[in-house]
Amino acid sequence: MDSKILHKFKAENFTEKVSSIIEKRISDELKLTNRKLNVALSGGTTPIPILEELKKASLDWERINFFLVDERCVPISDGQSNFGNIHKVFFSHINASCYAMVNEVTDVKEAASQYEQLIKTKLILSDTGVPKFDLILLGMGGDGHIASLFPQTIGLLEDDKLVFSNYVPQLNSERITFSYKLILNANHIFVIAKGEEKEVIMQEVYSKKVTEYPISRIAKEYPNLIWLIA
Ligand SMILES: O=C1O[C@H](COP(=O)(O)O)[C@@H](O)[C@H](O)[C@H]1O
Repeated sequence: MDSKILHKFKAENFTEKVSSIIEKRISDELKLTNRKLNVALSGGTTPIPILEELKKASLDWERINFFLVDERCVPISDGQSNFGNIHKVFFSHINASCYAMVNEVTDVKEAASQYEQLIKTKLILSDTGVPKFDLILLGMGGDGHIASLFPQTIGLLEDDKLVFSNYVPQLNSERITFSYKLILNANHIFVIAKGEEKEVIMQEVYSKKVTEYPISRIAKEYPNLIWLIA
């Protein structure tokens, strides 16, 4: 338990290296099955250049469903929309299926519940009844948050729902997010983090100096979590 696999890169080749690791993983997974793969992406700034690089890969994109692990409650056209930002640099350039968390639905709880239903219809369920993503690419904030599971938010305690709305007082806003239950059931999880501040968080998590970061629970309950850092 609490073991990790660490790939540390120089900042200048982080984008290419991480993109090629993701490409290889997706390519290997596609060879192992005839069904469509289900991949969930984080938002924020870190994945953007990586996805811009990944779009050049010659993968069988038609066999991939892409989901988002979290979303801000704004229209897709808003500069804050995780889906909108990824769509511009990645989804609009490839032939994959991609699913937004927030579209015409304005009720945040309803949008979360519809996304949970969508995931249940698209993914294979484990024996526990929880859908299994083939790959989740997790970002991490400078406060150790993952998806929209922020420190000291009520969502950290959500043990039932798979996708839900989480009020984040420090941002004074509602976010839609995957739960721990859904994230932890994934077949593969990569944490992608750039910057000294995030590397320090990773070290604190594994040295148990600080156990209260939202990422800590993933590190604790997901053995051999793969970290791609610079
Ligand atoms: O708000 C968010 O932040 C985290 C980290 O973003 P980054 O800009 O530091 O890469 C991200 O993983 C999450 O999906 C996003 O909504």
